Amino acid sequence: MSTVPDPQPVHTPSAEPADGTDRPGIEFGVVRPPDEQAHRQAVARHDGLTKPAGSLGRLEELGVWVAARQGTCPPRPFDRPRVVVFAGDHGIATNGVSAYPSEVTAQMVENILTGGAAVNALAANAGAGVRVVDMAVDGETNRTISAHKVRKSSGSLNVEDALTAQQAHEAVTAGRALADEEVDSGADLLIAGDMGIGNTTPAATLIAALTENEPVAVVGRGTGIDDAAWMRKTAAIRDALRRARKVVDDPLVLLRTAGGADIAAMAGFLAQASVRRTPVILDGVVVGSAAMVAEELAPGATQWWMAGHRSVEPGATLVLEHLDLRPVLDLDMRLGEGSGAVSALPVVNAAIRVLAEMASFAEAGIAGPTADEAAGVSPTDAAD
Ligand SMILES: Cc1cc2ncn([C@H]3O[C@H](COP(=O)(O)O)[C@@H](O)[C@H]3O)c2cc1C
Ligand SMILES: O=C(O)c1cccnc1
Repeated sequence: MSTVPDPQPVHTPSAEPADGTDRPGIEFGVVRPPDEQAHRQAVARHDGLTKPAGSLGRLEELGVWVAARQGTCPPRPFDRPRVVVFAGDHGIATNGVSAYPSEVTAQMVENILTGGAAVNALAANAGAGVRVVDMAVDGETNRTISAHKVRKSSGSLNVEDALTAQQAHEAVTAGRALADEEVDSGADLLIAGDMGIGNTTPAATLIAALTENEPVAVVGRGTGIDDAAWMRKTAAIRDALRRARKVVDDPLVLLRTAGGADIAAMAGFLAQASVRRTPVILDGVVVGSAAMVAEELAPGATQWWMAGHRSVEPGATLVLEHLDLRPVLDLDMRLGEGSGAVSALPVVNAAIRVLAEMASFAEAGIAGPTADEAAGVSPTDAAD
């Protein structure tokens, strides 16, 4: 799938920059739909396998979903699934909206690099590789992960824009380049993860803006904040939302106003994965907020995404409804890092194996459904 040439870019969300500069908008290629023929073949193949029709429930749907995205039936096991964790600090964290201090971001980046984070354990379980990129960590990080760094900490979005226009452009472009790099290196499944103290506040603001909800409908407990922090967080979302609502029609300006370099890069990454016809498993509320903006940047991008899980964050459910996605898992998780998405990967792998490895009724010499069943006649109808 990585060899398919990209079509010419046609979508220009910010043809007229709202900041009065002559900076160009960001252009993404056309998102083409998954393969209809592979989809039909996978549905038909399921019907011939040695099980009552439909008896593997959503596992059947997941196998069909993969076949249509790979453009082949039966689907292949993923060769190189990759998690890219986008790290960045947020100025709003100094307003007491998180249960943890900003220093934890850089410390957790180090933990991911040395393999000690939840995402490392879960990715190892799923056979996925993990990469972390520093988009806006408040401090210095290893040069190998800071090549795309846009700034140290994004602005405090309750009182100022999270990014300048130039930085928003750079961050989205970096995310797009990272998706290209991964796909060109053979990645056949992509997962975005987040690491950044305070990042559930911009995520909630973006979701409220794009779903036209009030702060109380999107605010969550994040890392586990108490009631006083919840009130500060809700007020911060309210203040940021006043400005965000005015720019909701321009995804790039929205990211600059109320996102951050990490979330902007994730949006570019998710949009480009779809342009490159590479399936994605979405994570929780932070990745979900970026996904909503990515759908605005590259309309139709959602066709290439499945929802790995339902995060307990209220905003995550609003994202699922808005994008019309049904999560694979519902495990009361609320971590981020891509943890919910990569937890779903073994289930998706199981769905691939079912469709690829099960015998058909003919191969196993097992009697298929009765003629009435095969014709779709229910037992009640048949008795009449
Ligand atoms: C040790 C630790 C590991 C994490 N891994 C992901 N997050 C997650 O929690 C943070 C967002 O929640 P809030 O908006 O309340 O700060 C982000 O760092 C996110 O990646 C973590 C948070 C902590 C403390
Ligand atoms: O759902 C998420 O992505 C999430 C939830 C809590 C903290 N950080 C991320």
